[in-house]
Amino acid sequence: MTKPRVLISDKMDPNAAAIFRERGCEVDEITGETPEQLIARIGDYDGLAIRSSTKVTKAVLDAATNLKVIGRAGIGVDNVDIPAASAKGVVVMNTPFGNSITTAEHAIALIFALARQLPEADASTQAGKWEKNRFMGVEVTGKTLGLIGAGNIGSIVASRALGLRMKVVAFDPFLTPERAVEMGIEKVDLDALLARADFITLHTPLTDQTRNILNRENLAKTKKGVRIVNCARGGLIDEAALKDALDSGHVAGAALDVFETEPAKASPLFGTPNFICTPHLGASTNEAQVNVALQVAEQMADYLVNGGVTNALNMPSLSAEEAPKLRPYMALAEKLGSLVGQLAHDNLTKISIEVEGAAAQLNPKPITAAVLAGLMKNYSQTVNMVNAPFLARERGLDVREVRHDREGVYHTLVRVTVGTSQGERSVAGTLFGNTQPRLVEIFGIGIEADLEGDMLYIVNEDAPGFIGRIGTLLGESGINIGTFHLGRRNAGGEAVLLLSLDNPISQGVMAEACKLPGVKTVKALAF
Ligand SMILES: NC(=O)C1=CN([C@@H]2O[C@H](COP(=O)(O)OP(=O)(O)OC[C@H]3O[C@@H](n4cnc5c(N)ncnc54)[C@H](O)[C@@H]3O)[C@@H](O)[C@H]2O)C=CC1
Ligand SMILES: O=C(O)C(=O)COP(=O)(O)O
Repeated sequence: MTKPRVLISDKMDPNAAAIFRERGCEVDEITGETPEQLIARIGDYDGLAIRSSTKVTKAVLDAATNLKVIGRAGIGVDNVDIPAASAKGVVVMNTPFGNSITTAEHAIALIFALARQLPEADASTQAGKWEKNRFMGVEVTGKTLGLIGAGNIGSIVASRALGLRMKVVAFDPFLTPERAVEMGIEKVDLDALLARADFITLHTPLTDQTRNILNRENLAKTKKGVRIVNCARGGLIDEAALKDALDSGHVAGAALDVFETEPAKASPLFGTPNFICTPHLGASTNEAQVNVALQVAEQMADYLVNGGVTNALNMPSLSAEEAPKLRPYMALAEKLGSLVGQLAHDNLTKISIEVEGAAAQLNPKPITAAVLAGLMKNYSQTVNMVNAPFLARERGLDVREVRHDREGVYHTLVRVTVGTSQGERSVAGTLFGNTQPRLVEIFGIGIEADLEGDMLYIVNEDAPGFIGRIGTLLGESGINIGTFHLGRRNAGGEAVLLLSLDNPISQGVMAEACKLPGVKTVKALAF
């Protein structure tokens, strides 16, 4: 088996490359390339490990003919075109906690740097000025810290600020009142935060809702003398409006670790009194970089080598405990999706995935994704579990998941029903011995079969002599039958024949089969 190839395209702790190699991957570390160079190179790789400098655009993804996974050694993935990655079936994963403490500490460091004007006092002193009377600071004790965003990093900042005897108020629409109480902070709306905070620190991702959350209008609502820290993402603050607010003295100080355009080699803010900045250093400590490098390499290698999925942003995660239980179900689900897609392919408008018995105890998302991947393999050669839900949505397919806790005839059952122009069509399967996928029903007719390799599906009128005739036809055509499965709605009614074949069936033999008396449908299937 050829080894998966991984490109590390941003500066990363050496532990990452070591782990990749240990886990059986080949690694190249090539940083600082232009987008064109990356586009020219990316086709050679199965995995791409990045931080914030590499921009994984649609153009990069279009050229990434072998790429299976992008791993972000860090948190923010706004430098990755996730919809384009999903459409291509590329898993995008990050390391959501490895650098949170470090980034929170940077925010606290910047709060102190602002409170005591540390950078300016340092520069003045080293210039031999000894300006003891120029640098009058403020205490943070007793002051109100306004958190915009109280997720992982925001809550660590809150805990540190409480330790510094600050009062913490937070604006975060997803923060529950109970969680706020647990954290010892007060949940407020944005206007209240702006009016009350002596220090404001931002800890949200950059989204359409958070872009320019501190715009000119909101900056005007802040308390005079406020100090503002942004260690989250450039674009959360309107930089021109911030410059004006610093110049007017309304904002007493601002510290930015992140900029709208990075690298920020020029900015109207540079040189403004009471303005401090760092070059996106929030995550830059030895500890955090070791954490994220180890984690991203473990996660990516796990996916490339074993198919394990952790911290994926565009695919349901499969934990180490869940994976062994879910894998056989995913195999079953993919086969059922594929079967229903091959048998009922016109005008699919909706699909429902029902799980019953033991299957109902499991995470339904990977099962659904596997059904959709199996279904859509009939339309696309690049579909997989990552892009299948995305492609289904794009096609306007209405997807429903239904869970029945009851146990039926089988201890576990997955049923896939599609809505077509001819009505609903349903297939169902179970696991034998909890591992072996087995079809148990096609369109309301009980039939037991493995779905494997080349198969022939025939619907005919249940009448004596048919089995002999089809056997003769296949035999005379040099096609050996591997397994033979029969089912019927009722005696003399509609019957289903499902055969596994040792070699694919030709169009000519299919046409002959269609001519046999009583035959309604003949389809060649492949799994
Ligand atoms: N400067 C640096 O080097 C680093 C920056 N970061 C950035 O810090 C940010 C926060 O990271 P985490 O705390 O790990 O993320 P998180 O996802 O744990 O927390 C984000 C919080 O923002 C809240 N939020 C979302 N939309 C909001 C809105 N419209 N208004 C108010 N709150 C909103 C969410 O509810 C969530 O609680 C991310 O953008 C990340 O990329 C992270 C690490 C290092
Ligand atoms: O993890 C994040 O979101 C960060 O912003 C850290 O960025 P970096 O890995 O230092 O380029």
